[in-house]
Amino acid sequence: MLIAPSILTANFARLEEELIKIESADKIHLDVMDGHFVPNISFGPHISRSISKVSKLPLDIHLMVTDPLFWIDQFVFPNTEYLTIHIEANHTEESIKKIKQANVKVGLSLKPKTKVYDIIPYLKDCDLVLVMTVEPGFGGQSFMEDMMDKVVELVKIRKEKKLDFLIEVDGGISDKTIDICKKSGVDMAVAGSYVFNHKDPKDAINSLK
Ligand SMILES: O=C(CO)[C@@H](O)[C@H](O)COP(=O)(O)O
Ligand SMILES: [Co+2]
Repeated sequence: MLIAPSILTANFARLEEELIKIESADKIHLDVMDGHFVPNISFGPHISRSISKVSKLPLDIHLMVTDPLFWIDQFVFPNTEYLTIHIEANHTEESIKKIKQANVKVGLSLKPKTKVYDIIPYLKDCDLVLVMTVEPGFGGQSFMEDMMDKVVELVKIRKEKKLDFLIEVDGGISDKTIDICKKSGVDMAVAGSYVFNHKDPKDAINSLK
């Protein structure tokens, strides 16, 4: 299981120290919120760029923004691996094109109420599908186990259509919820509060892996 800690629960006044604590992870998950697509504002390109300069890990950037087309270029750093947009946001097709033009891997996310059916036309262009296991907007919420049906469905579609996107889950991931994710076929899990509220974030990452 690949683990991507979300820094949303980190201490932003001591960000570099927090980043050192998660050096053993596979990616860093950056939750970008515009206060419109979700009812919260997190951070934008400036802080993301600073993070990209001090961390050696690849960046998994989750854009919870209404207009990804406007923002995509501003999150292309040398270590941006994935730029994930939401199917519920504007201009999905053009945004996917723009991410590809920037030579970044394409991620597509769906909120809990959105069906896998809605993203099928875009799956051939995806390197990653992010299944939200909480309503996007805040860290520290409870895991929605019924989202595992979507993971199982995606594993089936990926096989049938001979595609190779990764399946990622995000929200409420902990030592209590990681097993069902693995059994359902998840490749990569985002964990925010479980990692940063743990007395030793490195142990938390290890236990998830
Ligand atoms: O995208 C989001 C929330 O919108 C997530 O990445 C959360 O920030 C994960 O936090 P935890 O649920 O693990 O605390
Ligand atoms: Co996220």
